[in-house]
Amino acid sequence: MPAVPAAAHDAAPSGAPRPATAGLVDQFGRTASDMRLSLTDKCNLRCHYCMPEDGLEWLKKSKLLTAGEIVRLVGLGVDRLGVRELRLTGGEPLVRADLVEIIAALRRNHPSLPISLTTNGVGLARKAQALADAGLTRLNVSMDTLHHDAFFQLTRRPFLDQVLAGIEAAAAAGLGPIKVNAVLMRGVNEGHAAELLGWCLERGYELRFIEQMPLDADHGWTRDGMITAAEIRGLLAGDFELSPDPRSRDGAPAERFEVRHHGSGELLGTVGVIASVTEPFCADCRRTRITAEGKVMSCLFSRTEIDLLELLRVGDSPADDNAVAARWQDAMWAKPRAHGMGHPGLGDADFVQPERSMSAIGG
Ligand SMILES: Nc1nc2c(ncn2[C@@H]2O[C@H](COP(=O)(O)OP(=O)(O)OP(=O)(O)O)[C@@H](O)[C@H]2O)c(=O)[nH]1
Ligand SMILES: C[S@@+](CC[C@H](N)C(=O)[O-])C[C@H]1O[C@@H](n2cnc3c(N)ncnc32)[C@H](O)[C@@H]1O
Ligand code: SF4
Ligand code: SF4
Repeated sequence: MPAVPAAAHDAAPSGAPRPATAGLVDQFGRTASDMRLSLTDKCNLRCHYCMPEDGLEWLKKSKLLTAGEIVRLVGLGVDRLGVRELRLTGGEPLVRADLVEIIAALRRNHPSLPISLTTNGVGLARKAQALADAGLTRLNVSMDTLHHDAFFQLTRRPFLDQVLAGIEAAAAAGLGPIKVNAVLMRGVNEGHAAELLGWCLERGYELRFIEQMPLDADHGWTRDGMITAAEIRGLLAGDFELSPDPRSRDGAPAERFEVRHHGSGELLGTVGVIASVTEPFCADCRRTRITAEGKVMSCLFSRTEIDLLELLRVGDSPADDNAVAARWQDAMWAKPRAHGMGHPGLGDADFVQPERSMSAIGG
């Protein structure tokens, strides 16, 4: 088996041999049990913080993991490597024509595995019931604003009504608890934060604000330009009182807060803040990522990708399963401490943005 190439800037400690344990462990004492699998790099939106206006050069179909390969990798993860939950993402997973069949096959093999989906919601209204029937556990929908003009400015597409209908259909199909993801961009939608939270609270959805990360294909991100978690909490403070959610965070990206009106004891719901840049949560990271073309990325910001697909396509004897599992484990053993580096300084002078954008990695 080839050694895992350790890129210098990925800065995981080198030399220590991987212990012969069963799971996806790394050299900083973390164990990955949350598998994030990208189903496609394609998307029907062009969000500024992710995709360029003209889109990207999409992967050829022959380079994508097939449904059978996805089922095999998830099986390896769950049955041998300690994966306990699965997130399907992309690109936009709903554009994959065999999505319902993939979920149904995964559900047949893993009756109690939590399987969730992160989607932009376009076309979801038509598919929500089929996804639920196939065995999807729950889903998260990305929606940054309730305003048509700002939605168009952010996504370069006029599909807000479709997203709203999709969220409603998902809730009706029992795919809750529904979480709504929002990225705030200065001068576009930061003034809509409190309104969006009120809308979600009224409907029982959990809103999470995500700090913009340097993963846009246009490389337009700047540390000064992004809206920080502290600012986000400030934007909400006029309308709502936030207090820490007493439940354990349990390795989740989102720090949750209980939401009340000022001076009222009544709990309205919770809001999450995903502060990858200013309040990073890498020390308790439990995630392993597989890209749409079957490469392990041990970290969202990793510049090292380890190919599993080439092994999957060599043959399918039990010995190959051993080789695939070992290569996956080797890739995770080399996981950097934080943000693709040895320290959590996104935006620091030595931070090098990955070549690939969020959509191509699998957000
Ligand atoms: N820095 C960093 N950000 C992450 C990571 N995983 C998720 N995120 C961010 O969190 C956002 C929301 O992720 P989702 O796909 O909605 O899911 P989640 O928040 O991980 O999961 P649930 O709360 O369990 O639904 C992603 O788009 C990323 O911006 C991670 O490993 N590192
Ligand atoms: C890459 S998308 C993939 C799934 C689907 N297309 C969607 O938008 O939900 C997953 C999440 O990543 C978030 N995202 C994309 N680019 C980001 C960036 N540069 N910084 C922070 N979050 C980002 C999106 O808002 C979305 O919630
Ligand atoms: S964030 Fe999601 S919806 Fe927006 S361009 Fe990226 S992949 Fe597409
Ligand atoms: S940046 Fe990397 S190490 Fe940090 S939480 Fe995300 S995937 Fe984990």
